[in-house]
Amino acid sequence: AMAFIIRSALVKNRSLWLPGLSAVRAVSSPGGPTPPFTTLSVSQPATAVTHIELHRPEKRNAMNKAFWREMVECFTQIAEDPDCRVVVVSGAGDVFTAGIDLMDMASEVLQPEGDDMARTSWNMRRIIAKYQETFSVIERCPKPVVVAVQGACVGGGVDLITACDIRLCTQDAWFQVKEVDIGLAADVGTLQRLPKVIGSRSLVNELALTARKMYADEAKESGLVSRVFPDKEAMLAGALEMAGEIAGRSPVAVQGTKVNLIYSRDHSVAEGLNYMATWNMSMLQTEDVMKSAAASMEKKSPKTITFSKL
Ligand SMILES: CC/C=C\C=C\CC(=O)SCCNC(=O)CCNC(=O)[C@H](O)C(C)(C)COP(=O)(O)OP(=O)(O)OC[C@H]1O[C@@H](n2cnc3c(N)ncnc32)[C@H](O)[C@@H]1OP(=O)(O)O
Repeated sequence: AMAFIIRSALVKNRSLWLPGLSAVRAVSSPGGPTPPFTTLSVSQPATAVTHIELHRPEKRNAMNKAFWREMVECFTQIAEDPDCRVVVVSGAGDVFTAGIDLMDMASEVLQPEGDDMARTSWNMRRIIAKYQETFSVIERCPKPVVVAVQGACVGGGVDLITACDIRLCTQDAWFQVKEVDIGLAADVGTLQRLPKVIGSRSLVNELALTARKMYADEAKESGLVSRVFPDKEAMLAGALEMAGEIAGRSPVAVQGTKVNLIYSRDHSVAEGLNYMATWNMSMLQTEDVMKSAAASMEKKSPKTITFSKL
């Protein structure tokens, strides 16, 4: 069904999927990952919308070494791609992700190299920082990222989704901060970001300390996700519709909103206001304000406006 939705959108936007310059603008290969990626299928299902699908369904989209590297490469390209204004992330198959690839993990994470403890620790620190970067690039990307979760979202999956801007899930979704079960404290974002996503500190602590599963209804009630869909097909349609709403608006306004929301999350109100004033002293001079205001006066949707690329 997803392939059908994407194919229909591509037919409508034929000019967008003619061979592009970068991998992120390539059409999703129906059979699997989009070269040069080996774990991600990347496509442009609608104007200015990039869809990234975690694509190792036979291994439940477990995050192997290539994945940790490819996400950074992919988001680095997307951040600079003026033809992308919003990103949808989803997982191929019935499961969003099984988290870190436990078979792949042993070689790097559990056996850092070094001649003595200091050097081994220093190398370990670099490895952890590299893994953290895989999800920090999502947060740093100025384009909003909508993530759509079906089935299991385990361990590294929670790290990933908490770095995204909007979280959607299916009724069969479940979330698990699994790390304590495999003997480690979650170290690539969950412990830092989940408390800022979910209001209840007690719930965060409970989830992280017990590794219990949280199902869709509780995820909605707690604020981890904003919408729950009956199934994956409905969720992906909803994610693409939402992405279309975002992509149709001024990229100056949208990207400024994402950047300032994240800045404000991590700073005092006074600091956030100061940052905002500095941001908008230049960004308010955009032609997008006049165009959008005029459309609003004429009771037209901002989606009827053609905004310059950013
Ligand atoms: C620096 C550190 C950075 C990050 C750290 C992150 C920590 C974590 O992510 S902790 C979480 C680790 N993940 C797990 O413990 C989950 C393990 N998997 C499962 O519980 C289940 O697979 C499932 C996700 C609930 C899905 O169940 P099901 O649909 O029944 O599939 P399976 O038959 O179990 O698996 C199918 C196939 O996938 C392989 N696989 C599944 N998970 C992983 C994994 N995490 N790593 C590697 N491979 C995985 C499984 O072995 C099967 O492979 P076959 O070849 O078909 O046997």
